[in-house]
Amino acid sequence: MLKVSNISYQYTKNKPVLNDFSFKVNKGEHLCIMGESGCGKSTLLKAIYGLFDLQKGTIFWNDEQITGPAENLVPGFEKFKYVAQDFDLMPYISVSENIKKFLSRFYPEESEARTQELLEVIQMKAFEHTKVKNLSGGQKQRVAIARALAKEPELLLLDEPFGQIDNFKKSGLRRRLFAYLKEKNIACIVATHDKNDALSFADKLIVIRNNSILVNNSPKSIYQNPTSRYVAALFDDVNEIVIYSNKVLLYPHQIKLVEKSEFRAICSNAYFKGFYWLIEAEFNGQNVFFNHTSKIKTNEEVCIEFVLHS
Ligand SMILES: Nc1ncnc2c1ncn2[C@@H]1O[C@H](COP(=O)(O)OP(=O)(O)OP(=O)(O)O)[C@@H](O)[C@H]1O
Repeated sequence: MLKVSNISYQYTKNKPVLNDFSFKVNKGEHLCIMGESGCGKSTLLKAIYGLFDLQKGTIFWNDEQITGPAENLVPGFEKFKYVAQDFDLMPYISVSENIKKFLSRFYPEESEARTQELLEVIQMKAFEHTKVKNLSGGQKQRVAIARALAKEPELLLLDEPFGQIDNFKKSGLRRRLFAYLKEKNIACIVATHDKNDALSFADKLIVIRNNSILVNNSPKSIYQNPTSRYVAALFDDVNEIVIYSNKVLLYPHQIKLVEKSEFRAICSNAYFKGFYWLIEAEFNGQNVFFNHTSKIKTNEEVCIEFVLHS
């Protein structure tokens, strides 16, 4: 189990980036870290990997303490793997040689079988002999993930792992990778801006704001009961509106068009979203967004009702 206890870190004096963070990650568990750009997600991953000397607090993996560069000649805890945003691959050797770099040269058959298995996970078999310098950003990102898995880590730290990968490949890769990690019981911490990483694949979600942990719970519970507009906005457009003197947070799909209602809205804009339209409207002097199956004309008055999550 990973046990992070009251850690604090700052790059420069009096500018804390991580302020008293505490949480746990069990073996094989998947945790997502979300929050606005610059809130400290990458810093947290680096701290867990052992790249910093913390100003306060401790990090343990089971009964081993993870310490920073002051106590380690080569920083980076050996049972973890960290895939940074800049990948850090070797450009002048091939994709499969990059993956094999961390595997034993004394067992060439096992090493080859493992490389083939990982090429399958990242769907890069066709590029196994291509030099990394000739790959696209998204392809390099996939190789970096495979290389991190070559010598099976106990905990994988991924920083925006699918940021450079196109939507077409992203969904399949995400499903294969997270299924693979679960199958091998590898714990994983993913820093991400993409709600899909959290909603469909994480066991837990931590949201960071103003250098502190704002919430730590299951993604479903955080999504359905967002504690603030900041949290809800990580998932979708959000309406913060007053109904019967109560302020509520509603996603666009929680406002429905109905035949009759005491609530009326005047439509001002419609945005095509593929299989639905996002409608912007004015309701009691407040701007609201809701989804509808067809376009609604500007200035048309409609009846709406609100659907709360159960
Ligand atoms: N090497 C560094 N020296 C000084 N300040 C840094 C350094 N690296 C990051 N910071 C600062 O620390 C804060 C947190 O940065 P970090 O990269 O952890 O954020 P993030 O949440 O991962 O952002 P993003 O989502 O944009 O990747 C930012 O204010 C950043 O400017």
